[in-house]
Amino acid sequence: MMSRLVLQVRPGSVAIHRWCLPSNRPSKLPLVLFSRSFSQQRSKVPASQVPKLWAQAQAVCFDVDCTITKQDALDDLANFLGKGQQVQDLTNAAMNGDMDLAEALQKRLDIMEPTVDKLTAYVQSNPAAPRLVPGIQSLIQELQARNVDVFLISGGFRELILPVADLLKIPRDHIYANRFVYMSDDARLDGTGTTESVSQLIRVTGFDPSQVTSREGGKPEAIRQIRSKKPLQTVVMIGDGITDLEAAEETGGADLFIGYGGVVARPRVQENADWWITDYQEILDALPRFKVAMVGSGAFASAVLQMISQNARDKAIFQDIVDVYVYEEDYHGAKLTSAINQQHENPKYLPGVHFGDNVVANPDLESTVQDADLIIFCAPHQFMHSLCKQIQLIGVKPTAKAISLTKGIHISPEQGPQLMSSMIHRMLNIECSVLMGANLAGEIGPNGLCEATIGSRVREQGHVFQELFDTDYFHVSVIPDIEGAEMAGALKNVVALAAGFADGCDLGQNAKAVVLRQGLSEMRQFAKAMYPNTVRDETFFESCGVADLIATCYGGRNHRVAQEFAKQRGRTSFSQLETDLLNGQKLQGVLTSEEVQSVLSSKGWQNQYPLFSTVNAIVRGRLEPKDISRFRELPGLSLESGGEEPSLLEKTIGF
Ligand SMILES: NC(=O)c1ccc[n+]([C@@H]2O[C@H](COP(=O)([O-])OP(=O)(O)OC[C@H]3O[C@@H](n4cnc5c(N)ncnc54)[C@H](O)[C@@H]3O)[C@@H](O)[C@H]2O)c1
Ligand SMILES: O=P(O)(O)OC[C@H](O)CO
Repeated sequence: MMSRLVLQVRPGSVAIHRWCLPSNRPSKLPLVLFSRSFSQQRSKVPASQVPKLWAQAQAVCFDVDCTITKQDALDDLANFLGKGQQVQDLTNAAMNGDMDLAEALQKRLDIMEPTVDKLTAYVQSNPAAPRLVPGIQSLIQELQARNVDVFLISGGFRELILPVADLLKIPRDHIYANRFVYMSDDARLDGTGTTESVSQLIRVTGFDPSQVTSREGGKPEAIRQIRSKKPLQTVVMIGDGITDLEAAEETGGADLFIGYGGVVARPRVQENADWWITDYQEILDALPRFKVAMVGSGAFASAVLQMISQNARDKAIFQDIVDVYVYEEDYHGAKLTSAINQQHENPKYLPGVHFGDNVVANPDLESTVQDADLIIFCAPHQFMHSLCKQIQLIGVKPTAKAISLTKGIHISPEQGPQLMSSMIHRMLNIECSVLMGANLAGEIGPNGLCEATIGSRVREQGHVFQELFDTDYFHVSVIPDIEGAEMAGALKNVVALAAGFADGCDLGQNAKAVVLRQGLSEMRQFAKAMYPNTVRDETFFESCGVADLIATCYGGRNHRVAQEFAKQRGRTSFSQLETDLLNGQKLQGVLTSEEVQSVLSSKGWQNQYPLFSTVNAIVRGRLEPKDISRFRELPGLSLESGGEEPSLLEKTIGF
């Protein structure tokens, strides 16, 4: 039966006037309700702290009516129903704090008593977009881009708010609002022969009193609930009414109240607001803009500057100028930095690929990094330790965030093997994410299709970097498995050497596929052995895993040089080939092979990683490139004796 499906609760209203303290106040109501009076000045946040709190907001809660939308939706609905004036007077009384909220709500519903079909007609004839106040959409987009959580806390009704929330991409579980209570006209529903539709026979009779927003103190209570789900250091409330101001009055409520008077300016709210605005542009302009700096200027660094320079210019979350530390060198009789700044491309490492003129090449590391909020590391991994040491002496902002695009492992006698992200974190004391993926530098650009994976322990940080890199031709996803992503990025360079040996020896596609499959398997095994608690299998199906392996083994420099090495039957050195073939670009795979092997030797794991160990034996000249096809014969292959001397790395690392 229809009447069973609808809630038949009619809430009694608790009539309490906050401003006149009754001597016979009901004991179950919290004392705090009666202990405040906005007739006195509330103790505001000191003016000097206001912009700071706004800049560091982790959550911003908006009232809806007259704050996000131009009208009060209930008033608007009343107009639609032909009962405008009576309802509006009650709304104003409640918003000015002159009437109890629950009482005002019930009285307004009593006047309107809308049926479901009228409600539906109202919502359908009032689309959300024209209802928005100027500037609100940009402000909310900017907050979301900064990973600030946006909530709606409204004394209005959920049914009327949902279209607005959807338009603003505010998740439905971020809405705290009232809910209608409906009642069916049983007599007419049960009768026979009625021509009325069901939606005409169900009407709103009240509101659900269990929603916090239906009662006094509901907005601070909503914020306390938000805080209980996620620790938030700074929460800001924005609104036009007394109930919004109240949200910043109670313990556990908002830390800052911004009064919005763009639609209705209520004197008491204006007087007591920490910050009073009538135009959202004012607080939009006051949002922090991240200063971006990059350390490194090789081929990949130059490729990603295309996306970074575009996003820095287009997105208000970033400052326009991107500073890039360039390891200075002569370029055709001039300085490379000057050439980059004149041509807006790196003519030595990635000629022909333009980035924006908002990129400034700088040979001075100190002035590049010292004021940066976001630091991108993209130097070959052999230089990273020394760069970090220099930056350690300079110092970076304690609030700076880093991301490493460098693929490789650092081995130190004191720390053992370390990923670049942990080295940066340890040396500079800042959180470091990684960006890894199938990203051959020369193919990245507006006409290409490319994906990358950001690994980030801190979700918000990962998303800010996603904003910096993501474009319509470079798709970035964020995962929490930073170690898995970074390990995959470093280790695939070793497998690419194996693939290059196979191709250089014309072993054929089947054999190459064997090498790739075994390589992927050892990559995952090694990553999990090193970081058993964090590395996830699924990471190897991301761009940073199998996709990067394929791209590098078919089109990368490691593959190309290893292929040439094999063609020359190992009668040359990798450093010679690097010089001959790469015009100053640096190989990562050979050194990574040495680094990985030092770990395998120290742990006695060589035989569990037959492909890695065979690659290393070829790199050291103990086996020939064609022996890559015999990796399964390990441990029968003699890897540990004969051939070249142990590497410097092997001699110096005291595992
Ligand atoms: N090139 C690619 O396609 C690609 C793609 C993804 C990731 N990566 C990774 O990005 C990282 C950087 O590679 P890249 O391709 O941008 O560089 P690169 O190999 O093209 O260029 C070498 C860079 O090293 C610099 N350099 C030389 N000597 C130096 C020194 N003593 N100190 C500091 N810097 C010095 C050079 O100025 C140059 O910028 C590597 O870890 C690489 O694996 C590269
Ligand atoms: O050219 P490589 O071999 O250094 O590899 C380039 C990138 O890592 C591919 O994603």
